[in-house]
Amino acid sequence: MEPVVFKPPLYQQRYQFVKSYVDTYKPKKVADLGCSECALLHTLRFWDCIEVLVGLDIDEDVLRRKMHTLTPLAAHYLEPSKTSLTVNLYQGSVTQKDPALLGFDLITCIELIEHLKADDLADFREVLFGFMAPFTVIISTPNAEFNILLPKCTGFRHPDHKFEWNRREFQSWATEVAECFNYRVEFTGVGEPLQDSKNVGFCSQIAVFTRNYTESEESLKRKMEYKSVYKTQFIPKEENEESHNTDTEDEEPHNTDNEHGHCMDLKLTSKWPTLPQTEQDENMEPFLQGDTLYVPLQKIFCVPKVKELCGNMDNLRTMITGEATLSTDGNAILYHVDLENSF
Ligand SMILES: C[S@@+](CC[C@H](N)C(=O)[O-])C[C@H]1O[C@@H](n2cnc3c(N)ncnc32)[C@H](O)[C@@H]1O
Ligand SMILES: [Mg+2]
Repeated sequence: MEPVVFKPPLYQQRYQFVKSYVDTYKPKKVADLGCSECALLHTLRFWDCIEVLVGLDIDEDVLRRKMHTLTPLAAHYLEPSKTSLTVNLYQGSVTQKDPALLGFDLITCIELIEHLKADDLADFREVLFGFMAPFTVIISTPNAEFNILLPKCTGFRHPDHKFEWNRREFQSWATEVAECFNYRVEFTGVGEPLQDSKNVGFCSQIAVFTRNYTESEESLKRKMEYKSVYKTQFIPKEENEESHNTDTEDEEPHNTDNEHGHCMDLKLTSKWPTLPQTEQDENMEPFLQGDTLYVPLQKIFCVPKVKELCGNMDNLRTMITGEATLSTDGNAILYHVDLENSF
C-alpha cells in the first residue's frame, strides 16, 4: 500500500484549522491543553486579537524544551503588534480545576484525549466543560477508521494512546458531553482520504463545541493547582517605555508617551537566572578561538537600532536565549566556524 502523504503535513492542517477559527471569531483569551512543545501557541502568539495565551501540559520537561521560542525576537520588535500579549505556561493536568483557565474564549485540545485513561477522560470532561467552560472548545483526535490507509499502523498510531475512536464513538461521546454541559457541537476533520477511500472519513476528526449560555462568575474562588512554569509579556512600547529601566519582576508597566511608535517590550517572570551585566567597552571585538567565533553581546548592543529595541542588555540576552548559543558567562554569542569548508 502506498503511504499516505499529507500536504501540508497533518499536524500543520490541525493548526491551520485552529488558525482559521481564530481568524474568523477573533478570540481574546486562548488556551491549548496538552500543548506539548508549544508549537500551536508559537503560531498563535502574534495574532492581533489574542491578548492572553495559555499552555498547559502534564509534562514539565516537554514544556521547557521549546518555551523560549515564545520569547519575542528583534524581528518581532521591528514589526510590532498594537496590542499586548501575555503568555503563560503551566505544568498541570487537565483533570485538575485551576482558576488560571477560567474565562477563556477558546480552548483547544489537539490530539490530547486519546492519551487519557478512562478515569482521566471522565474527569477531563467535567473540568473542561463544567469548570473551565470556555465559549468554544476544539478537540481533535485520531479517526480509527482511517488507520487502514496507514500501512505502518498495526495497532494504535502512537504507543501512548489509550484508545482510538471511530467516528461513531467520537461523535457519540461528544454529543453526550455537549448535551450534559449545555453546548452545541459540530463535527469535521483534517487529512482528507484519497478519492476512492472517502468512506473512512478524515485522518484527524475534530469536534467544535460552542457554549449555549452566557458566562457566570461562579468559580473564581477556586484554589491554584497548576505550577507556573513560564510567563512572558509583550507590551506595546508606548505603554511601557519606563520598563526598560526596571529589572524588578513584579513591577507593572507605566503608561508613557513614546516618540518611537509602538514597539513591544518584554517582561519575564520566569525562573530564569539573571545573567551578569557586561562591563561597558570591555572585550568588545569578536574573536576566534579554535573553531568558535565569539561575538560579544556588548558589540551587538552598540548597534543603535538594537539598543533602541532592547533597552538593556538583559532584554537582549533574553531575546537571544534559545535562539543562539551563549557563552557560559552569557556575554557572547558563539558561532561554530567550519574552518575546513570555509574556502
Ligand atoms: C500528542 S501530544 C499533543 C501534541 C500537541 N497538542 C500538538 O498538537 O502538537 C499529547 C500531550 O498531552 C500531554 N498530556 C497527557 N496527559 C495529560 C494530562 N492529563 N494533562 C495535561 N497534559 C497531558 C502530553 O504530555 C503530551 O504533551
Ligand atoms: Mg496522540
